[in-house]
Parts: sequence; C-alpha cells; structure tokens
Amino acid sequence: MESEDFDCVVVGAGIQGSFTAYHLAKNNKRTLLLEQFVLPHSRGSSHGQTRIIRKAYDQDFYTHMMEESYQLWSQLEKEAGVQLYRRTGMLLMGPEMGEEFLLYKNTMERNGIPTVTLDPAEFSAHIPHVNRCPGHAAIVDTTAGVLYADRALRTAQEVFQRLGGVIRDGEKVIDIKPGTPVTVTTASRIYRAKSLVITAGPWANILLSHTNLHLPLQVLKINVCYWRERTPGMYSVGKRFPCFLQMGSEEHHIYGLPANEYPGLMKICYHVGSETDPDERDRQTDRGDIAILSRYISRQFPGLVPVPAVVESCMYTVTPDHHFVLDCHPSHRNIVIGAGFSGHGFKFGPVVGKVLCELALGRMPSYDLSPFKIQRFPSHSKAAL
Ligand SMILES: Cc1cc2nc3c(=O)[nH]c(=O)nc-3n(C[C@H](O)[C@H](O)[C@H](O)COP(=O)(O)OP(=O)(O)OC[C@H]3O[C@@H](n4cnc5c(N)ncnc54)[C@H](O)[C@@H]3O)c2cc1C
Ligand SMILES: O=C(O)[C@@H]1CCCCN1
Repeated sequence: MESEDFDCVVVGAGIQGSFTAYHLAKNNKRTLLLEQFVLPHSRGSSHGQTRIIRKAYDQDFYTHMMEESYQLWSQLEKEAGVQLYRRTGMLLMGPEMGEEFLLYKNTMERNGIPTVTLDPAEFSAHIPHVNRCPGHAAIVDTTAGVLYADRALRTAQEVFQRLGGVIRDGEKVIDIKPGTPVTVTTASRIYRAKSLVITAGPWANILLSHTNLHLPLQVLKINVCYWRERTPGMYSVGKRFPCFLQMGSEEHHIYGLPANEYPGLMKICYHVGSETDPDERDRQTDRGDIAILSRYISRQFPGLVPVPAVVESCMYTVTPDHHFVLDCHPSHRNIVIGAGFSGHGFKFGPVVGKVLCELALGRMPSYDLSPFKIQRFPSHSKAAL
C-alpha cells in the first residue's frame, strides 16, 4: 500500500484534537485529522450541547490558561460568525471554611477574577428556588457561562478544513510505528508524518500501547441527567439562572447548567462515575450517582422533579491528580500526547490545541507544562520505557 505524507497527523477528532489540527493548519502545516467514527458522533467525551466555561479554579495555572482560552474562543466565534459562548455566571457553593472552597476563593482573589459574594439574604434574593446548605458560602464567578459544545466542535473542524486541513473520519488508527517519520496505519491507508499528536480521549492507552507507553488513566461513564422544572423557565438561561458547582457536602461535586438546550429541563450531574471500557460504554449500568442527585435535588432544588427526565452518557478520562497530560512521548519526541482531561478539559480546548501544536512543531510551549508532564507518574511510565 502506498503511503501519504503530512507534516502532522492528529489522531482523534474530539475537542482537543480538532483544536490542535486548527492551530497546526494556522501555522501552514499540512495536517491530517483522523477519527475512528463517522462525524459527528456521541461515543467519546466532546459531544452534547453544553459545557461550563469558567475562570474559577483551585490552581493558578488553570486560571492563567483560561485568560487566553476566552480570547481564543472569541476569536473562533468571529472567524466563523457563530455564537459559542453565553455568559451566565457560575455559582460556587461550599462549606465556608472548607479547604477546597477556600482554594477556589483565594485563586479567584489572587488573580483578580470578577466575583460577587452572596450573603444568605442576597442569596435568597438573587438565586430564587434554591435552598442553600446551612453553613455553606456562595460566590459567583461572573465570567463563567455555557459553551455550545457540539457547535464548537463542528466549528473548529470547519475552520480547520477551510484552512486547508484534511479530516478523514470513519478511519480507525490500528498501528503506529515510531520514527522519523512516524508511520500511522488505519484500516484503509498508511500515512507518514514528521510528527504525530495523540488526542484519543478514553482510547488513549489503546493507542499508546503501540508506542510501548501506558498512562494511569481511568475511564468513567458519566450519566448526564436532565431534570424537569415544575414551572417551565424557573431555572432557565433566559431567566439568567447561572451554572453552579456544589462542593463539599455529603456528596462529591455536583454541578449544573441552566435549562437551555431542552426547554424545561435543567442539566445536573455528579462529577464521579463508574469505570467502563470505552467500547462497551452502555454495558456500564451503575446508577448510584442518580440516587445521590435525586436526594440533592429534593433538598436544594424544590422547583425540579427529583427523577431524571432524560439521561445521556459521556465519558471522563481521569488521571490520579485530575490534571491533564500535555507532553511529548518520553522515548519519541515527535509523538505528542494530550490526554487525561479528567472531566474538565473542554473549556481549555483552544489553548490545549495551541500548546499541543507548539510541542508538535518542537517549539517552546507558551505555558509552564510541569503540572502536565508524564514524569509525574514515575512508576507507571518507567515500566513501559
Ligand atoms: C458529562 C461530561 C461533562 C463535562 N463537563 C465539562 C464542563 O462543563 N466543562 C469542561 O471544560 N469540560 C467538561 N467535560 C470534559 C470535556 O468534555 C472533555 O475533557 C473533553 O471533551 C475531552 O476531549 P478529548 O478530545 O480529549 O476526547 P474525545 O472527545 O473523547 O475525543 C477523542 C477522539 O479520539 C477518537 N479516537 C480514539 N481512538 C481512535 C483511533 N484508534 N483512531 C481514530 N480515532 C480515535 C475518538 O473516537 C474520539 O472522537 C465534561 C465531560 C463529560 C463527559
Ligand atoms: O469543567 C467544568 O467546569 C465542570 C465542573 C464540574 C464537573 C464537570 N466539569
């Protein structure tokens, strides 16, 4: 079989691979974006209508990256003439003196993120139909909002193509031969490239096995639950209801987005799921999270029916410390890895794509990538080297 040559091949057309390809094409690199499924699809992590975007974080390095990410989202909106972001604010609720709540609060203060703190009276006045947990404080990150996820993914791919990039979907990568050039084999073709970027989401380790690397990634199935408003509009984006993040109660994090994509239904999910094989996602039928959510909603959201009206599925690919992997392969520097986005990577798509593009071109990355290095998993990466 004859091979085709590219400057760079990107494997995986989720949000991270699509933005990496977009930046490579902007740098005039002949770029191929490969996707195993026919696009669009709902089998990875980047599908669905909405995601939260926010500057509120517990670590400065995320808040810093979000400054540029907002600018790049806005640039894509202008380039394509579409709206991808709607500002709603995000309500952060947690025990006033809780360690995690204070980390968020201090990071926002240190970085001058515009916030509003709501005392109990203000909370009742501004956030109607929500019962605050006793002893919990509330801060609003006023920069936060909703990203229109499916539309954003499609837009990044369209602009990439407009810049001359090539997308081949329905083409699964089945082998990688490291080297210069690196050789990538799919079921139907062979490609050679100066560099390869692997952004395969939940399938990252399957692809990395061809390069003798294994990362400590756990794939979790998340039940994406929508809850019916007793009075339609009560918690809607039109009524300026914010996104929210609830931390530190009996439960792990619970988060929500205002009713928007399905009128009359609000999305509220649990930030933890059960382990799954990405190719057998729907065989994972654990619904323990839904019981937790129902209890929470009965207590805090009296205006919602505490039984989910719609349940969709999505997957997280989680690292032990919940920080991303943005690095070159330890043995093959022209193979770049973007993985382990741990359920919070969408909002970073444009800036992650920029950094992965820089690594693929052998340039100095725009950010200090030490929190994202493979080296931080010594026992796991050593064994495979
Ligand atoms: C329920 C849920 C809620 C979330 N909420 C938020 C949020 O509010 N805000 C936020 O910022 N983030 C959020 N996230 C996280 C965010 O969506 C993910 O971090 C992000 O989508 C990960 O993108 P990805 O490109 O790494 O992976 P994916 O989207 O999974 O893309 C990987 C792609 O690689 C392809 N692929 C794999 N193997 C091969 C192969 N062999 N050959 C060819 N192609 C291959 C796959 O088919 C897939 O399309 C949420 C995630 C979920 C599941
Ligand atoms: O990335 C986010 O903003 C959300 C927070 C809650 C869990 C899911 N991801």
